[in-house]
Amino acid sequence: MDHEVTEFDTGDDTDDTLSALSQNGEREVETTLRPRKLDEFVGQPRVREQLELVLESARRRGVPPDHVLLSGPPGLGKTSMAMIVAAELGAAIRITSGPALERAGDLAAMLSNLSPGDVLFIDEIHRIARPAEEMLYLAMEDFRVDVVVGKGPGATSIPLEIAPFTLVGATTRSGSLTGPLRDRFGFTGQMEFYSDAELELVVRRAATILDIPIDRDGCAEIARRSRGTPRIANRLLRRVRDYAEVRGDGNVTRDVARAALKVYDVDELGLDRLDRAVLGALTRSFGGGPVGISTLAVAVGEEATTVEEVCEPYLVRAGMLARTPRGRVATAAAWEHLGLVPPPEAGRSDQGGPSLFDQG
Ligand SMILES: Nc1ncnc2c1ncn2[C@@H]1O[C@H](COP(=O)(O)OP(=O)(O)OP(=O)(O)O)[C@@H](O)[C@H]1O
Ligand SMILES: [Mg+2]
Repeated sequence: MDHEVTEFDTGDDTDDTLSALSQNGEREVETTLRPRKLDEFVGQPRVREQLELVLESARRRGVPPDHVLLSGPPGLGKTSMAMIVAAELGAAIRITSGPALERAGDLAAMLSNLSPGDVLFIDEIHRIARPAEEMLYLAMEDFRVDVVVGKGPGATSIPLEIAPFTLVGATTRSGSLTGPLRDRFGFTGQMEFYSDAELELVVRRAATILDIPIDRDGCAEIARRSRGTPRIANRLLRRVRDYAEVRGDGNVTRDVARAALKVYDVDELGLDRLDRAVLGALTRSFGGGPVGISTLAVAVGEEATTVEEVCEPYLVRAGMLARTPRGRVATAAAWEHLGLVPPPEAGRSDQGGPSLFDQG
């Protein structure tokens, strides 16, 4: 961990992030599997090309590039991409997160300690507290912070120059960023779900790094069931490896992958238990919807934000769930996938909502 970061004690989350990386085994594997350079990064051709231009042009002009916002569902490579930005620039990276920046002073300490050209990475930037956010405006625009000295009527604000830096923000909800903050990023990379072919490359790469014998069909089977998400692909690969080692000869084939994923409750389409619980509640308890997100979350015993940020994006992309102004609706594909017969009005958003009150 960087001593500058420790010195100013930027809150527990920074420490959590960094110590979790070194202490927790699974997280450590994740670090091992992180692509380090832009050309090692599989997929996201659009973001990669755009970012390449932003970085190369800044490099040629000898200035730090514009601030970069990376947005998209969990596990698509935002953190990896942030590290790559720093690596490509040959810059040091300071890591913190929105929730860790509760007091503006935490941020001021971090900012005033940056060296020219550093990359400051703020994960979950949509969760930054208001005073810190306002401090960030000035820092991003003018490389300046106003430090308030003293309290009450005698308090004075001293402007402090900070080193020119590049802010990289990551968020799973770009929609909940305030306008002023969003406007101060010169480039926004919208990370998309990966194709099956791209995920095959992700699995192949991870299998090589982790030394897991796997054939083409095994790769394809894992890729197909990874919900378009590299983190899930890597995780499923490790679980299939466990199964292959304990119940088989260690080799991962299509049949081994299928049998293993059955044990781990990952279905044909890659939906996991929570995804199916959401679809199950939506269809069985709420007649297909529309139903509000918080009601749906209570029905499956999860936080609304988890359902919204982790489950929904993929269910929407898979064409099983639709977001309507009146709430979430199960599509015909959802009923079919669960082996249920959709009522004639399934998927219609003009349906009445008495089922909203069925659950407490
Ligand atoms: N393009 C990629 N190629 C290969 N592996 C990838 C790629 N993107 C992500 N991964 C793998 O997926 C894991 C998760 O990626 P990362 O932590 O960057 O996602 P994230 O978008 O920051 O997720 P979160 O929103 O949960 O913070 C990485 O450790 C890495 O192993
Ligand atoms: Mg991340």
